[in-house]
Amino acid sequence: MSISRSRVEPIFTLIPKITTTKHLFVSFFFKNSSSSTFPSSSSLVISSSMSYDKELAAARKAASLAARLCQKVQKALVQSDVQSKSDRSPVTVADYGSQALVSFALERELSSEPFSMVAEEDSADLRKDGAQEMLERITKLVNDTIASDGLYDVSTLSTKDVLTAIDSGKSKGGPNGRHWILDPIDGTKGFLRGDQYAIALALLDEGKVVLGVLACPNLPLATFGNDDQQSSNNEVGCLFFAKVGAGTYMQPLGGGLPAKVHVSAVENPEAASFFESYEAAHSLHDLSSSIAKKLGVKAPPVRIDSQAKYGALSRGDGAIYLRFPHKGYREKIWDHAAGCIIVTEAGGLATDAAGNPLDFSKGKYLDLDTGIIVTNQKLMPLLLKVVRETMEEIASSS
Ligand SMILES: Nc1ncnc2c1ncn2[C@@H]1O[C@H](COP(=O)(O)O)[C@@H](O)[C@H]1OP(=O)(O)O
Ligand SMILES: [Mg+2]
Ligand SMILES: [Mg+2]
Ligand SMILES: [Mg+2]
Repeated sequence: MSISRSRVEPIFTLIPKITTTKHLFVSFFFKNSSSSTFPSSSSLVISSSMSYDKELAAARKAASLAARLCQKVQKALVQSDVQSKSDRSPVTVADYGSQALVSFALERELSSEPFSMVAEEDSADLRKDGAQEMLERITKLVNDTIASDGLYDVSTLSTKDVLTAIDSGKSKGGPNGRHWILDPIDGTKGFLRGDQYAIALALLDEGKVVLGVLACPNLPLATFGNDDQQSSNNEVGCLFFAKVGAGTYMQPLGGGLPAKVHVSAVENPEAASFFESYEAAHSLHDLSSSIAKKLGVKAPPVRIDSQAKYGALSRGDGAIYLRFPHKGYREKIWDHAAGCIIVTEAGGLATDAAGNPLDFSKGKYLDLDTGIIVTNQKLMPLLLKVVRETMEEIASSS
């Protein structure tokens, strides 16, 4: 199996570009600077007593609803739809609208359960002077999406209801109890570019991720990058979902039957292809390249935004995902929780650079060694060895 640039480029060309946002993006909004499943034993203890069926159904509904709002906004984004956060990262009406909708749908579907959610956005900037127009736009988007869906018979939400829904994502998470983990738009920069993004939702129970859903509205349904699996299907929009001990499934976001997916079974690194961030500011591309070179990976990296990388990897489109953030950047749980269970339930592994499993029980940050490595079980030992060697070389040369 191999992959080449020409083979993967359709993933980007398939998606209409948004010329207005390109201008926006440049002007204002850059940041500062076939496998079996192996759930962990502790996960098995949880899954033997819990089915999480109701929670998974609610999560799929919530993420699909949020995806509908995001698609609508991405098609017609205007400058006033975007704000810059205190860290100068972009946030759009769709990030807020998606978070409000997920929170609304989960609380509605699971009204008998206590609700706790750790989510990326909060309403502080929307409560400031001058944000009223944006808040009204978000409220309209949320109400229109709920009405068009027809699932919920509710009276129109007020701006206050929307602020409250956004702020129900303020939980701190941790090792006890249940907490939803949400990134309402993962890959906002990709979203603004008209490229890949994901709505990423997971459930943490007693410190373990027990289910995850990834809605990837722009990801092609057909697998890409595999020479032997070309398809004429140009449709986009994938919903990945996984539950502990039950495998990973993908279905068309627009409706259709779910199919079980598996990570690539490739053992020879020369035949593997790897994913990395589109944004060089999010991951050290040079470091990934050195590692890939040492491994003998032949194909150039496939650069896509967001946790769509985890989804693509879970169905075998590529075999390795390397992420080495710049020094000082702290990874958040909402950027990896859903993707991680989607890959592990599809037979893959996700660890930090030292080979430790990712620990989502420490609050909003992931406490990890150097970077994140995702691959299948066969390639992981070699990959960890090469990562370690490369790190040692860098340390001894500096
Ligand atoms: N400086 C950074 N380094 C690494 N990741 C970042 C940085 N800034 C934002 N991110 C987050 O990385 C994720 C996208 O990574 P990528 O697409 O490169 O894999 C997003 O979750 C994005 O946040 P956000 O959810 O706000 O888009
Ligand atoms: Mg963000
Ligand atoms: Mg994110
Ligand atoms: Mg986000």
